[in-house]
Amino acid sequence: MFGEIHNAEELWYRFLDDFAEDFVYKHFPKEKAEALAYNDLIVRMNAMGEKLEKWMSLGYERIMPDDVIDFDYCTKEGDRMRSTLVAEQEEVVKAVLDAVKSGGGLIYVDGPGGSGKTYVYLCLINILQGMHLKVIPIATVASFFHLNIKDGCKTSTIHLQSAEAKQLAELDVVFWDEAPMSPKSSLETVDQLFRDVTKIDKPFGGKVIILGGDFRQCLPVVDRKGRDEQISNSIKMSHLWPLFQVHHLKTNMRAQNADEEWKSWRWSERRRRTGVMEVPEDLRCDGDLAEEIFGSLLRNGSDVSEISKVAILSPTNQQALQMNQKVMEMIPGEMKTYYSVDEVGDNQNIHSDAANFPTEFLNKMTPSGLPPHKLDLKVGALVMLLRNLDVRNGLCNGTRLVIREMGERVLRCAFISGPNEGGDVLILRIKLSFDSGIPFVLQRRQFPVRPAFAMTVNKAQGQTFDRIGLLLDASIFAHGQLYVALTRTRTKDGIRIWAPEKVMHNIVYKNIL
Ligand SMILES: Nc1ncnc2c1ncn2[C@@H]1O[C@H](COP(=O)(O)OP(=O)(O)OP(=O)(O)O)[C@@H](O)[C@H]1O
Repeated sequence: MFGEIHNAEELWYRFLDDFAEDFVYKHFPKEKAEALAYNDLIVRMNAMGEKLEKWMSLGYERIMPDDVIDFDYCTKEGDRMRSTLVAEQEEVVKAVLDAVKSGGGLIYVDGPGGSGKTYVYLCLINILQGMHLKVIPIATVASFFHLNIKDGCKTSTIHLQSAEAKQLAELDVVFWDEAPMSPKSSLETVDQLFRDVTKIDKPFGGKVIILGGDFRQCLPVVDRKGRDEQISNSIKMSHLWPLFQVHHLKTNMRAQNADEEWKSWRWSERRRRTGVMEVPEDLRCDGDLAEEIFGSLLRNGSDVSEISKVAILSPTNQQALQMNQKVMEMIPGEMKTYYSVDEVGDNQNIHSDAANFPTEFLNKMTPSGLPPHKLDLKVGALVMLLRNLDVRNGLCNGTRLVIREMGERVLRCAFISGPNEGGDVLILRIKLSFDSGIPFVLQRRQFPVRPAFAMTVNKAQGQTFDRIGLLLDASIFAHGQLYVALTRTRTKDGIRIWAPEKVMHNIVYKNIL
């Protein structure tokens, strides 16, 4: 990745045993292990915006490692979990099993954070896998279905003759969580894709599709677009929406032990209206929010697992960037600065003046989704990945890591949570592109990370923290943001709000709920 390769094939054969080692270790026969390693390399290079075929094209079989499934375990675990479900969760399980029996069905599981959606999916995945069905929980929809982000997810780049198309055709059940955050075009493209790969002209090619999520939370981001565009872009406005059978989970399973007063404050009807409300006195922070949230943790040299349980949230990206810089300066140790190389990308539609934009202008651009030109890092800092680098191995857009070592050309980081917790991973500089709302393509070569002490409310959706600081010096500007922010912790004690006006704005688009 660092420069030109003169003889890729020679390199491949010289290190073939090392490339294939992981797969041999997982008991794949040598020949299969080599094919798997080759395909793995294709996936990794794709994630970094490079094509292996540019350097070599060897005739390996196009296969991916299928996880080995213990069907008996799945059946037992599915039965065990099912016996613990509350009635409304059991309704979902029954509906899905009915859909499987009748050869297809579309189900939407509506539930606020903590209502047990993930628990039901897990129970169902076990039951369905125990029945030898092919089930897939999708982590990132755009990446899984190869949706074209540039055209607003209106097309997929999966070729109908490809191995991916064959895998899709063989699936039985798809779980798609946080669906309200996807634009309706992605739902419609996936519907067409399934019809094409199965050659069955039924919704989603007759698959069982389970969407889940909470329309009280943030909607898909539509750059520089207002309320009407956001609403019309929602999956609820798709022609497919009426085909979904909707199930509601209403019991808050997460806050079982939280104080009743807080539960009712968070979940009350009042929060479902647009308006201004006073920040409760006991939640107010009148001093320095960064100090209050991170001060003692950083000074006491707390473990990264403790630091990762707190965060500062803000409505805008600019505020999050400033707050991150502030917290980074509070960490003891030497700061290292990495500067990106920015240029206007190759694009035939390029605006004629764009090619003349001075580099300093490009360097100053800080769009969300791109790392900054000047990236300040320290050992021990938390960072968030900004691209899907290796989804199978947990390196997804939004994954949080801690910096262990900073080299000139590589960062050694470690996972801070999940199945790979503590495991090392090397992050290289890659070329990232951005062209939304500007008349040219900005190409930035930089490590695809940004500090993760502070993040936008939209980015925090789906995560739970012990403690958050909410920065409200610019008001909330979109549907669901206040709701998402106030539901990231289990208890009221975990929330501090910095709002100079001592009020918070709530925005709710009624026709989405
Ligand atoms: N029937 C159940 N029995 C025991 N524990 C449960 C049950 N349902 C949910 N839980 C627990 O409640 C907590 C919240 O559930 P879960 O994570 O599934 O909610 P969720 O709706 O997916 O939330 P989010 O959208 O915030 O991720 C979890 O700790 C989960 O293990």
